[in-house]
Amino acid sequence: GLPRSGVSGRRRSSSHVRRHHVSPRAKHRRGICKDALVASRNHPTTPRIYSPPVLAPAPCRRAPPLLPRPPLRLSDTARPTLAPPPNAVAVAATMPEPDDEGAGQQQQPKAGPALEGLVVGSYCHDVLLRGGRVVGETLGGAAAFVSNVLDAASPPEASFSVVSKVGPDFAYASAPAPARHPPLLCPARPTTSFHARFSDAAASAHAPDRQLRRVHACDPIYPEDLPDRRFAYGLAVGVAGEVLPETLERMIRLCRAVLVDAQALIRAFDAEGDGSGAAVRHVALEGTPYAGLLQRVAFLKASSEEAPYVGVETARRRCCVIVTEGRDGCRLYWDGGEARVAPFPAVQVDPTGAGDSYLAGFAAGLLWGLSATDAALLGNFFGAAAVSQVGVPTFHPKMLQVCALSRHQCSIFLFFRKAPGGRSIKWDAK
Ligand SMILES: Nc1ncnc2c1ncn2[C@@H]1O[C@H](COP(=O)(O)OP(=O)(O)O)[C@@H](O)[C@H]1O
Ligand SMILES: O=P([O-])([O-])O[C@@H]1[C@@H](O)[C@H](O)[C@@H](O)[C@H](O)[C@@H]1O
Repeated sequence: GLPRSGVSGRRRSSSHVRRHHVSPRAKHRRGICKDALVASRNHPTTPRIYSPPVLAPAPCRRAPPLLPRPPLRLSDTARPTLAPPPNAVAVAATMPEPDDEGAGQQQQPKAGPALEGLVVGSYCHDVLLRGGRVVGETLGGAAAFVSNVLDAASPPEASFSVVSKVGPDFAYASAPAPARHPPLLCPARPTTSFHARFSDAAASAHAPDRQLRRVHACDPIYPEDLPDRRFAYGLAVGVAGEVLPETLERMIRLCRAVLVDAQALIRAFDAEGDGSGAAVRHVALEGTPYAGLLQRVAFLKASSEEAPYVGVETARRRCCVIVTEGRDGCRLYWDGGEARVAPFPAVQVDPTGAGDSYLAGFAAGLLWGLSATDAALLGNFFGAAAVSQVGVPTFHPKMLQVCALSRHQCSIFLFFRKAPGGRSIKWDAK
């Protein structure tokens, strides 16, 4: 179970291997930070000044990509290993189960564009309260945060479709994410909405710093709401129980690799009669109908608050589990190993959407061909960006240049983190 370098299913060029070869054992000893620093030292051209401000710069001749493109082939038929070591995991590494609903009898969905993704989860209205007072009203829902990051950070050829539901009261139809990825309208239901109550006490890295209540719930997303074509990857990012077990199963059938946010699976809602909505609590994943689908999922992400309900030790035998740890970064657990990925420093003004943005950053990293641990670093980067702003964050162009560079030098992120004086990536923190 030692992490292997690179991306499965694709051979690197010999020059690439020569330049960056580090034995798996040495790599394990040194950890990914040192490893990437070594890689960045091997690139004397590692840029320190980021211009021009574009997301995907033309490939630089002197600094060839550190990592190959992801080997996404929709025509693959081989059955993959279920939980490969994260360093060897690519989006392509996991395939859905063979269709046991009578394969061959049913018409198979058509393939979509090679890198197309499917994001499933509803946009919602978020009301932020502190000390009983409303301090913010924003667009929310994991789909909004996820779309925002994927739009900014995934490779240009990696389009994605969002399946989201809202009611006629939806207030953010012209916000960037819903405008680009319009939701389905449910005429008879309100938009899902949450009240997030924050305490004035400073939260620890792991203690929940908000109490959520679901005030309204739109319709669930049914399997037949999903487009009938194949996707390279899927993100199951429900917030209010809208991703039904049968919908997740349909996603698994349609998508070559599915990444799931545990909050889509383990939330339960206890309605109270006073009209203040339903308190959000968690149930053990093992007792839900989703548990049986886990071994057909590529990555399951949970916050440290959710992790005990996921049962990391059981889940890691079925898929790669990512536990996000707030300002402490994240950990990846797979069958036979684990890795910690350090955070980026941030001035937290609103924790909402950190986990969602993390997951999208992670997915974007995989799409660029990064190893899972490097993709996790990109996840940390977007998680940190999310907490630095209220609501769905706007990315400063300078920040996106850093993302762009990851295409060629994923080590850039570590370079920043380890830079003398604790220099960090700067963006519009308020
Ligand atoms: N205060 C913070 N400083 C830096 N990074 C943070 C901070 N809070 C969250 N993050 C980043 O966002 C990720 C997700 O945050 P977390 O709070 O664990 O998830 P959730 O929003 O689901 O509770 C973390 O793994 C980390 O990378
Ligand atoms: O903060 P986070 O855990 O990543 O995700 C959040 C959800 O937990 C919450 O239900 C929703 O209202 C927010 O808009 C956001 O999607």
